[in-house]
Amino acid sequence: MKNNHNRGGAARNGSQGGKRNSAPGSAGHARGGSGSRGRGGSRPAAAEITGLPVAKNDEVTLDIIGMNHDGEGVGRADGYTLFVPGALPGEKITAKVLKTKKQYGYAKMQMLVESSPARVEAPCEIYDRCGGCQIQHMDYAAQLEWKRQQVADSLQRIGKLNVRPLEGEASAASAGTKASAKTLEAGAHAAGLGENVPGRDGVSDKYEATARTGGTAQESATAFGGGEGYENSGAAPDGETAVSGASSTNLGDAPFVGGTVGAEVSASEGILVPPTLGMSEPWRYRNKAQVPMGQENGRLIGGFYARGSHRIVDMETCIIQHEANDEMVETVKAIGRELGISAYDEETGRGLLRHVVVKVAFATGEKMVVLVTSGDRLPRVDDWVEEIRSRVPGVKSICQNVNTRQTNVIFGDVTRVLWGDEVIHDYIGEVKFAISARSFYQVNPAQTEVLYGKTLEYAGLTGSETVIDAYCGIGTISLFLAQKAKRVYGVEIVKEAIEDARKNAKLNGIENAEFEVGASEDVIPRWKAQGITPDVIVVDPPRKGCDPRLLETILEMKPERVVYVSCNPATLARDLRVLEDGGFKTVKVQPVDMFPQTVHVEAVALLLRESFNMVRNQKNKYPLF
Ligand SMILES: C[S@@+](CC[C@H](N)C(=O)[O-])C[C@H]1O[C@@H](n2cnc3c(N)ncnc32)[C@H](O)[C@@H]1O
Repeated sequence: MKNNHNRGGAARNGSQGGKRNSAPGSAGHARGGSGSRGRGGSRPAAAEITGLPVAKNDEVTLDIIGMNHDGEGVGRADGYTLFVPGALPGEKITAKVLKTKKQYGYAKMQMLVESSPARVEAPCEIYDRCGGCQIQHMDYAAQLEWKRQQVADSLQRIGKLNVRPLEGEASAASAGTKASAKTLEAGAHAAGLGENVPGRDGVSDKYEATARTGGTAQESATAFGGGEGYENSGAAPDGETAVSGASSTNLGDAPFVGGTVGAEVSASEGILVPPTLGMSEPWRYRNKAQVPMGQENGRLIGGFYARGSHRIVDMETCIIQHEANDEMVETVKAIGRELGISAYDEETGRGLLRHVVVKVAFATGEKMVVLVTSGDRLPRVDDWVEEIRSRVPGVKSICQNVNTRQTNVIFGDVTRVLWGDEVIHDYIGEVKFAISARSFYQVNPAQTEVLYGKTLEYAGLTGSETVIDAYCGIGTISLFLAQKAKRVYGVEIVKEAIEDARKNAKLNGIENAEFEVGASEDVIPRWKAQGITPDVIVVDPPRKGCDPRLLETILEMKPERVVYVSCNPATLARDLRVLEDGGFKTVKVQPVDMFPQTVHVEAVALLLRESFNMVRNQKNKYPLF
């Protein structure tokens, strides 16, 4: 899945064999100007056969002209694209070629010759080894700009859509990353669109529910940080208050938070892609940690998988996690040592404690500890409960999940409550959610509110609308929208998610939302046949985007609006093209930063049906086109 080259290593801080802000021309052993190859290396025959301008072990000097969606710098050596982890756009570096493919290769940064103003020292001590974050070495403002550019570039390059430049921007394609769309197209790096690109296969890697086996950025992310999704579902769901629940029924007045352009949108001038909505404090934002346990010299440890291996490295803190999660993990590890629990060894299949999963509800402060064990019996269970209760203030739920399978998947099928409640409660906006050990819940609650606020705003609800929420997960968006709609229909493929959605609707006394299990592309055509006519369709698909049958059904159903929430700009652009060809106009695409310090890009798009808007335009009510 994820690209093993996506590892900045020390080079991400520009410290690998080099120094920050080295004077231009101080490039040690690298020779030549931009993109030139060092003469020292003897060239393997393979390179000569394929006629590549560089070969493995060559040393090159590169101007970094962009950053790909794995966060790797993009350089050109005699027209050949090299991806360099840790290098930032605008930098000049020397690098050693590690691997060559027909259209592109990978190189390791040797020395930073000219540094980008966006370069910062990554604050995390284990950033080089962990890989859960990929762009900590980039200033946050630059991260946000880069994410916006990813969206704008995809819309233009893949969707062949016209993006209007922001004020002061020559053209959307030339801003931000500096690399032209053409450059970023090099190699197979058109994300998620059928090309076999490492880590970008169109499947929701962000939402995988596996413990992974170590060695990639995503693996570490799933160990301590990631793993969002319906645990073990396979088809797992995904997962500042600039706008919160703002609803605009008149798009002419729609607020554009942080945007530099006026409120009126003209499709003829292109799609508006406002600046990414980021966090004022882009750290400590995660509400869930899933930590693999191991043993080092007989001592219980827990942290992340070392790069390229299954070896667990002990970790005390993860600075994108809420402090409470760090504390809970440390406490549970200490208790485990005191009580003499053994860590599960995935090679031998021996040992008991596999993972410690902790969750904290930001709005209520409620906490949950889940001990994932390889066997049913937890020795000294009463001591476990007593110690956790006395040492984790605010703990509401202590659970054991039993996973007897030799698998990378974190959770097994059996979960039992050892003490307290089965769930903890949290709020997104006004909506209350019950979160169980295995249920999916968005991991960045502050930004979830921003994302859903935009979704609600774009849905433009007045209270009389029928809404379909496709790919609804546990119904978070559905319940958010139900507050302002006449009726909401949610559909989701994971059965447990729909059970949670129904429970959460009850919990909030929401009676105008109903949910069905199944594939959106199967269920929604059925709803159409039953006579359900939505005014608004919201889709929030996994990375691979919407099924073509669903897009076809949307075109046939002719809703006034489509709101498309996307975690993959490439598939978003592809699907918007289909909807545009079928009579919708994309008005705005708002990037929202759900995962600061990582390369994940989330965006929400508003599309309006052309004929609908022409009518409104005649009445001069909605000055959109
Ligand atoms: C990006 S998540 C969105 C979840 C939800 N909207 C939220 O914000 O929490 C995508 C969801 O689509 C579900 N899914 C995947 N394929 C599906 C399909 N063909 N039909 C319906 N749901 C699907 C996944 O299980 C997952 O819950």
